[in-house]
Amino acid sequence: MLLGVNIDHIAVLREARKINDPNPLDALGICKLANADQITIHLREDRRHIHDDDAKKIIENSNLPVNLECSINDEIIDIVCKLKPQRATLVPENRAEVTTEGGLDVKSNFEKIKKAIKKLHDNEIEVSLFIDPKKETIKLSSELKVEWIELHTGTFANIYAMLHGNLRNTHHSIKELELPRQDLKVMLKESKKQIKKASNKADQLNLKVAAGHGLNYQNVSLISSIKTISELNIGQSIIARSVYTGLYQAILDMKELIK
Ligand SMILES: CC(=O)[C@@H](O)[C@H](O)COP(=O)(O)O
Ligand SMILES: NCC(=O)COP(=O)(O)O
Repeated sequence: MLLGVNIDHIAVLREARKINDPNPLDALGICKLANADQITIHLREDRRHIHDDDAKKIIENSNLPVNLECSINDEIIDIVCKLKPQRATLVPENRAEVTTEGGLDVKSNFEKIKKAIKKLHDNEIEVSLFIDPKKETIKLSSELKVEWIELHTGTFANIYAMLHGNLRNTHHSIKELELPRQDLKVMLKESKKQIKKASNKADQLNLKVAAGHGLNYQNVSLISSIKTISELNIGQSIIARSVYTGLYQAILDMKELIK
């Protein structure tokens, strides 16, 4: 199983102070030494963490392939075409969200996504679509002739955290998931089943399958055991753990769990 380490969250810490420390660029060598397979970053429209010059320096200096997540906004796609990462992952963006809340609405944005894919392919950038695990969206992704899809695992992760973690006892408890444990157990099983089904469908259609969002040291094995998923992109939990163990060890620990 390949691991893309999302280093945005280092920039989140830097932006909290509006200074130049910690610098996500410093993570590149450590990710490589710890056998990460890819660097993932997300150039958000509001530049709330990674900025354009971070993305430029990371792409210029990374020995590992860079997967640049971005919205389908024309201006952002033009920037990505100039930056030339190995892969661009198209994601939905909503300015008001705390983090990405779901997959791309491929059906409603079909023509706009098609145009973005053409521009990226013309610049020799592989394309991935960050989508919900739904059959119809997988089919549309295949029609768009992208190389990859990345299945959004955020819903699965939220259910897992409400069932097995202490999230419901904190001020970040997810109100709509404040349900009896038995219901959450059923929902978790269903969510994993949906991800597996979507991944198998995509594999049949010759799409390479990645997954990510909210994956952590507790929930990851349920997803990494799905045979047709070949890559996981993980950020928040790895950077959170690195506060205590260091980034090198945090990546090694994750690699060990998903091997
Ligand atoms: C699309 C995605 O899942 C990642 O970009 C992840 O969300 C990064 O965290 P932020 O939502 O804080 O950008
Ligand atoms: N595309 C998912 C990603 O890059 C990492 O998401 P998260 O682990 O930070 O939730």
